[in-house]
Amino acid sequence: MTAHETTDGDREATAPSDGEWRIILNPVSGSGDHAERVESLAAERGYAVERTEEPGDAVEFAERAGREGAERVAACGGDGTIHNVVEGLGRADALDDVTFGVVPGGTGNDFATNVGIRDVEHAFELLESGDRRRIDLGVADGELFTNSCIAGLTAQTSSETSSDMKERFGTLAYVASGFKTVREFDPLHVELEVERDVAAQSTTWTGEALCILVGNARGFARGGGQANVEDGLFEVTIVNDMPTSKMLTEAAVQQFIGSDTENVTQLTGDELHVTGREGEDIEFSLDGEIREHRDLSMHVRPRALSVVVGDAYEPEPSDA
Ligand SMILES: Nc1ncnc2c1ncn2[C@@H]1O[C@H](COP(=O)(O)OP(=O)(O)OP(=O)(O)O)[C@@H](O)[C@H]1O
Repeated sequence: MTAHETTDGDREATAPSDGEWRIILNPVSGSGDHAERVESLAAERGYAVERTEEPGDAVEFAERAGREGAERVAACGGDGTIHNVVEGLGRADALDDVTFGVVPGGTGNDFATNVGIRDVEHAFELLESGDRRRIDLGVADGELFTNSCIAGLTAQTSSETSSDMKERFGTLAYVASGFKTVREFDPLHVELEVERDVAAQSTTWTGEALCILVGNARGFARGGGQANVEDGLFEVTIVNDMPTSKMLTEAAVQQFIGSDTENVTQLTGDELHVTGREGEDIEFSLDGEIREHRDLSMHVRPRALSVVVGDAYEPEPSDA
């Protein structure tokens, strides 16, 4: 545990005393114009920067940093870069020993926003003196994720989502862009079991879904935004398959995801199994990285990673 970190929910203001930061930098994420600024801010502070050169580098660099015993590792890029760095730290079995920082350099920067980090300069301030919180991580078929795991419509189209759409609609961008192509979309035929260990409850949902949205740091209900990422639970939103006429506009998307309707099922749980019913692979988006699985099991790793957060981060976001 770092000098800064708390487990009882309180924030502490003392400066971290562990080693210097190692920043794993994706120079091509977002608009690709952040790399030099980040390198110069890092140089002023004596931080090390490793630039990725190709997909896969961020996982490799983070795994190496973990194995070398680095105590402070930051990811600079978008959600995919954060995903890859956390995955690499996990592979090195270093999650318990590292403080993780985020320098936003992506398009949507959902995770950075969810932990209260506004921009590059803000991120550097926080690396020095920001609060640390232990947050939950998700695990999907052995792969770690920070923000969300999405199956269905949104996963299928997220790689096609334009930057403009992401900037305008934020967390709803995936869904909004998906709805544009909905006529060609084949609904998911799935069985989904959500378990909630605390109350020994298990709910099984079977049917045709337009998409299944599993949020760790990111919520999908009530218009999206930061979820409770310290409660050991996923927020699960299932959007039923429904006639296209019902979901043509962006306003409709907001309405469907933003409130409980007959077309939306909201559940919470710490374990979840998605099974395709037609023997076909289902596409999943893990923090924006696309994967295919026939069946997928997910579970929460509670309070698995110490993360630098900004003041806007809420340990217990209100449900309002
Ligand atoms: N140097 C590189 N060249 C090409 N691809 C890279 C490089 N470094 C990382 N990647 C790939 O970039 C992807 C991550 O992009 P990331 O999600 O961080 O940015 P983004 O899509 O612009 O932002 P956001 O997810 O916030 O919208 C990963 O799939 C990763 O493998």
